Amino acid sequence: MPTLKNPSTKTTQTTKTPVAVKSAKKEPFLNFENVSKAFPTPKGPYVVLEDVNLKIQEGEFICVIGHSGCGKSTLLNMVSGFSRPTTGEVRLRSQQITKPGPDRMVVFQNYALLPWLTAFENIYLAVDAVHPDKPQSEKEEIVKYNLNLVGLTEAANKKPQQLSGGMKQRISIARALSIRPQVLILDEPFGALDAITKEELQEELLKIWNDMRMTVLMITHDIDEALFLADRLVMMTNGPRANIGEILNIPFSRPRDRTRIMEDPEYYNLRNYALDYLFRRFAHDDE
Ligand SMILES: Nc1ncnc2c1ncn2[C@@H]1O[C@H](COP(=O)(O)OP(=O)(O)OP(=O)(O)O)[C@@H](O)[C@H]1O
Repeated sequence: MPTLKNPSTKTTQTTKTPVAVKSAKKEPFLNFENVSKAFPTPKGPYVVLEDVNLKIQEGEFICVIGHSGCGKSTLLNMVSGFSRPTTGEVRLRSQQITKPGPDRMVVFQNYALLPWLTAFENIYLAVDAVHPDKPQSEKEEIVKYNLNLVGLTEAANKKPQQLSGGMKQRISIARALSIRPQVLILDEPFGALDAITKEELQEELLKIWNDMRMTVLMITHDIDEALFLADRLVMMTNGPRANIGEILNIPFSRPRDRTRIMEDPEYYNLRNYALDYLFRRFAHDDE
């Protein structure tokens, strides 16, 4: 293991960044406050997350990394509203999140497209659900706009089984974006894709985020992906009773160029730091 130098950009959960100090009185855009989550089991409550605190500013791109089963999806499910904390609160714009809503859209690794509908219809369904009163022509325009955004205008009339994994994930992203969410939640969206498609989608996601600047929360197992995409990398401890171990600030300027950041010595400094965190300090028995 190489000698570790603490990156100057590294912050711990308890260390306030200058931004946090400046806006200390203002409620952050998205705020996890003392969040714990326990699931009932026959042997008693299984505490997955314990006392998680995290403040996210509007427009931030956050990646979450941690070993399998540590509670990353559980954490993000409390933002999407699929699940609620056992104790503590998750607040968006000062409002406690209690249920799903169109201000938060999720993209899953397995695409979650309806197989009997075309790409166009899959997106239309979501637009229609959120904007039932808009005229049909307007809803169709929204679908077309978002299909074009992910470069899949030509695939509008294809069903999911006629599409590659990368295309399916593009449709899934277009569907989420068509609702114009304030928070885009991505649960390991590129995990099932080959390396080249994955890099293409990362670039596209970054371009879309750069234009729209919605807040992004993304689970990944890929440190390079996180270093390319994120403003901050949230590194979880192992479960049960998982928490946020450390948060790395990713300092590379935007728009990001993959080749350029990979030539930056800081890239390897951060990469080694994150690898050391995961595979030495918080090594997992199963991996
Ligand atoms: N509804 C549930 N009931 C009981 N246990 C659950 C439930 N949902 C999740 N768990 C448990 O909580 C723990 C965390 O699960 P979670 O899916 O959040 O982990 P993860 O970090 O996202 O994992 P992975 O990286 O493998 O997707 C796991 O041990 C899982 O078995």
